[in-house]
Amino acid sequence: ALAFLARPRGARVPLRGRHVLITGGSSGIGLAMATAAAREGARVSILARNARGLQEARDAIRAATGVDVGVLAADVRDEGAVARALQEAGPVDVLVCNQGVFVPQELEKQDMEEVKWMVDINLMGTFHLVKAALPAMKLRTRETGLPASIAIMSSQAGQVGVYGYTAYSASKFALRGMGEALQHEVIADNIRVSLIFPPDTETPGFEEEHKRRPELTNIIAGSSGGMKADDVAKKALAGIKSGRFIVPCNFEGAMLAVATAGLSPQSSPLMAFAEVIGAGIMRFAALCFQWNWFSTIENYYAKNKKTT
Ligand SMILES: NC(=O)C1=CN([C@@H]2O[C@H](COP(=O)(O)OP(=O)(O)OC[C@H]3O[C@@H](n4cnc5c(N)ncnc54)[C@H](OP(=O)(O)O)[C@@H]3O)[C@@H](O)[C@H]2O)C=CC1
Ligand SMILES: CCCCCCCCCCCCCCCC(=O)[C@@H](N)CO
Repeated sequence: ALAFLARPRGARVPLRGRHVLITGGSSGIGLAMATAAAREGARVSILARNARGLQEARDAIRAATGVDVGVLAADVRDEGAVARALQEAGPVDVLVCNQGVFVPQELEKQDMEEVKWMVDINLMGTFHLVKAALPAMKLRTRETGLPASIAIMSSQAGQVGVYGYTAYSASKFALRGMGEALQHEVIADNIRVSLIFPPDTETPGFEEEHKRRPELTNIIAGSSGGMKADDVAKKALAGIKSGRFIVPCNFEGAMLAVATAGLSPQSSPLMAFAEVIGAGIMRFAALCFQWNWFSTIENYYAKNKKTT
């Protein structure tokens, strides 16, 4: 029955010979994805703000794969700049909206400037990218008859709210709502949406984040095992190629996917089965995790009151 029900129908999104545009492709997860996609024979473009970082990434990808990628310097917050960059890049088959910024801080201590900055880059930037890429993408699926993909980089903090991530989690949860609605709108054009949910990942951005990360954020985020950027990139590309809507990256991510399946699209009958069977038990596991997190927070505040 689930094999009949699972929608949208499964699809293979090939990468070889196709144009893959990756934002935030000059660093971390984006750079790892660009390298892996180039290695698989895709024509790759990377987009970021800093021209120097883009050149360095281009050199690094050439050294690793022998392939030259296209570079596009633009700030995703600037709708016009994004439109011009996509015009210059030409029609895209696989759009990876991976750019993202994260500065963890309790909301009370975080400036609204910083909150807006995260929402503008992580969420509004993705709107600008999708708007700019979609028209040519649709024409292209019609021409080639091959499915295209819009992949959006969320985070496990986009599946569960985490202490210190009020702004970041909001921006990443929002991408899921956007992605669910967008999948309805683009399925008739043979475009698959994929949402990627990595745990803590070793990247330059993560290194930077650590300088300011509250201890409680470290502890709670530590409930999910850390990963290397190359491994996240591998999972992300595999998810994109098989047209999966929800793309978890590690074991805890697979549990989170079942726990938060909600009303998300599901193409895989096997995953649909896991979700139906796992719903109760994963809800129980989720309550155990929350019990643990709230105990940790309670103890942390109790201890800090005593010492101050
Ligand atoms: N690392 C982690 O622990 C996790 C990361 N993620 C998500 O994965 C994505 C990548 O993270 P990570 O690899 O760590 O990030 P990095 O900080 O290492 O790299 C970020 C990339 O995004 C680009 N970028 C930042 N701001 C803009 C902007 N305004 N316009 C265009 N490009 C921009 C940067 O280039 P430049 O500065 O030159 O613009 C850079 O290429 C993010 O969306 C992040 O939220 C999700 C879960 C865990
Ligand atoms: C029911 C089953 C539950 C399974 C375990 C749940 C574990 C949740 C941990 C949340 C981790 C959030 C990491 C965010 C990383 C990130 O995005 C930052 N590094 C910034 O980029």
